[in-house]
Amino acid sequence: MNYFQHVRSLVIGKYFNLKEGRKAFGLLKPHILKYWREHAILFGLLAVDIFLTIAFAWYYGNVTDAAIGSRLNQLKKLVPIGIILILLSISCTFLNIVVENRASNGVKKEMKNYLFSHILRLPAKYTSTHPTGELLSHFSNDIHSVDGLIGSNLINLIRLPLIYIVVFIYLMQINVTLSVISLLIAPIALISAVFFGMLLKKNGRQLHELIAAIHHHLNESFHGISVIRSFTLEKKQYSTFAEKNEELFQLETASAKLQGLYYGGGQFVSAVVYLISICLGSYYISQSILTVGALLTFINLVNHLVYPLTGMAGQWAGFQRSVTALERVLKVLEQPVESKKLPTYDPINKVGLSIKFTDMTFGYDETKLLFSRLNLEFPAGKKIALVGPSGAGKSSLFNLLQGLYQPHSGRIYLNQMPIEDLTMSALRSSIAYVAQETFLFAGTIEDNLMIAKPNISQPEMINACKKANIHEFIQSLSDGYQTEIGERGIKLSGGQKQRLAVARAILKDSPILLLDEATSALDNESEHFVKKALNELMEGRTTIIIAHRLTTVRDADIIVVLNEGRISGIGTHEELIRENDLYQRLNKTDFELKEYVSLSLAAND
Ligand SMILES: Nc1ncnc2c1ncn2[C@@H]1O[C@H](COP(=O)(O)OP(=O)(O)OP(=O)(O)O)[C@@H](O)[C@H]1O
Repeated sequence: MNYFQHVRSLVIGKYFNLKEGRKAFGLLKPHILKYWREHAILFGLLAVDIFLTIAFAWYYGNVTDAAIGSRLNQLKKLVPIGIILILLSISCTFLNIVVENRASNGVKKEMKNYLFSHILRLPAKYTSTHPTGELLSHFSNDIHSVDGLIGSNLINLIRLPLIYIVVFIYLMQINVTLSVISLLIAPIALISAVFFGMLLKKNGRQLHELIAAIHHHLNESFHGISVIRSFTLEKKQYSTFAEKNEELFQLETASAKLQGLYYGGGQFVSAVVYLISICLGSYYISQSILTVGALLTFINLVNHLVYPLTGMAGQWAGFQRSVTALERVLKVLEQPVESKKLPTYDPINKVGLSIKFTDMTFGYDETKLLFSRLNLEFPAGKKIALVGPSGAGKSSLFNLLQGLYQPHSGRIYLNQMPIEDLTMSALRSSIAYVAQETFLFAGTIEDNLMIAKPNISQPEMINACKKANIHEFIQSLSDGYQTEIGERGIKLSGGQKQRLAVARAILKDSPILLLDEATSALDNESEHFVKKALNELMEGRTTIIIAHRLTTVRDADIIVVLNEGRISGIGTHEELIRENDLYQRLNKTDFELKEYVSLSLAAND
């Protein structure tokens, strides 16, 4: 490859990379097709627009020539034509604005729905490693930047070259020399278009990445506002935000300068063509080669030879920006999803109750295994406790059982059925999970209970709350079940939130119950209530509890002692206390901790 070919392949490869454009269009195509009517109307309006461009130029020329030639009759005929042209133009503008908005907002709406549905089905591995702020920025920024590829901008990719060709043919009829001269601007406009596109593409990519980083920073700051306050991090958080914001401002200014330069350049080219046309045209009038009206028509139309070229550059730049934004969305959409359909509550296909792990090997990192050929079996209807030091793999077993992560090898069975053969709906409907930290949605208490499953009746809800020892508290509130609990249930105490979570699990009525024991964070009274609620919940289900304090699970049917992903012992409390060193140590620490807490409390009294 010679030097010229090398440079050409570099420029074409980098800045005319149609593969990226094709990929972006591939993603948008089904959504654009959904709004095909709007795009077809825009396409129809394009023909009217081209007609109006030529008609108005023709009209000005004819009116001028009729006036100069004192042809009153012709002028009288031209007045209604002018009115019709104006009315047509106004109607087109109105229709264009409405249809253009429907087309582009419709495509964006579809894209957002599609992306959200995709994210909801992504594996936990992806969502846990990608900041929420970044995911949010796909909706608030990236999808909003696809304008360059849809609606009028999409139609413009056809409209502008078409206007250019039609106008050029028409001008050739008026004066060949003037038309050929005006053609000379094409290379200048095209070269500047390429450079403009190049610079804006780079700038666009940086802009999208920076906006995502700002969203991430804001999201983290709002979620961690209490930590920020307690560690007096306000100034630090503010400075980081202000720095990023300044960077964004500088990038936007650079982008504005680029656009200013480009459009200024375009205006300069137009002015040159305009001046040449006027000077040469005036000379032709003096030589009786052109009429005044013909020159007016020419000057009116000559601009339509410049703006399609500069406009194409603008379209190209917009196209590039949209492609860079869509590239970011595509990265998410290319991630394989866990299920074809959005999972829903599936009461018919619920399966329980026995659980079996056979030869299961798993690690979050391919190179570092957490479980190696793990074998475990839990009979139906039993209360099983998982104990072990921090990092032993207790929560990871929950993650695997709920299908949030897949084992590298081996299998997990629910009632002899491998969980990979179950739909996500069946699997997740079979398991109720009460986490250590309860997540509640903003809304009323009732809203948060009703999500447990569809069609819950009022008596059913109240009954579950009674069993969860939270009904009396709810009744004591002035709005009862209609009480707004604030974002993440901020207006409720830890114990109240947990009892609501228990009521929600009772309502879900799943055969398997996973409890991440949370009572350690509660005071004695709350703990008593939560425990009573949990005992009610465990009735008739296979329950696995992650026990952070051994005292709470002494009565479990089976206790599994985990250590660094391996089973160190299985048995009842009495058996393990006799035979298992690790369990003895855990029990001792637990006892000492309990002693320490009660001594501290006594000292404080
Ligand atoms: N999402 C994750 N990505 C990568 N590694 C993880 C993830 N979750 C847990 N781990 C790692 O897996 C190991 C087991 O963690 P796991 O949370 O299962 O332990 P645990 O027994 O529940 O601990 P704890 O009692 O402290 O909650 C740890 O080394 C942890 O760092």
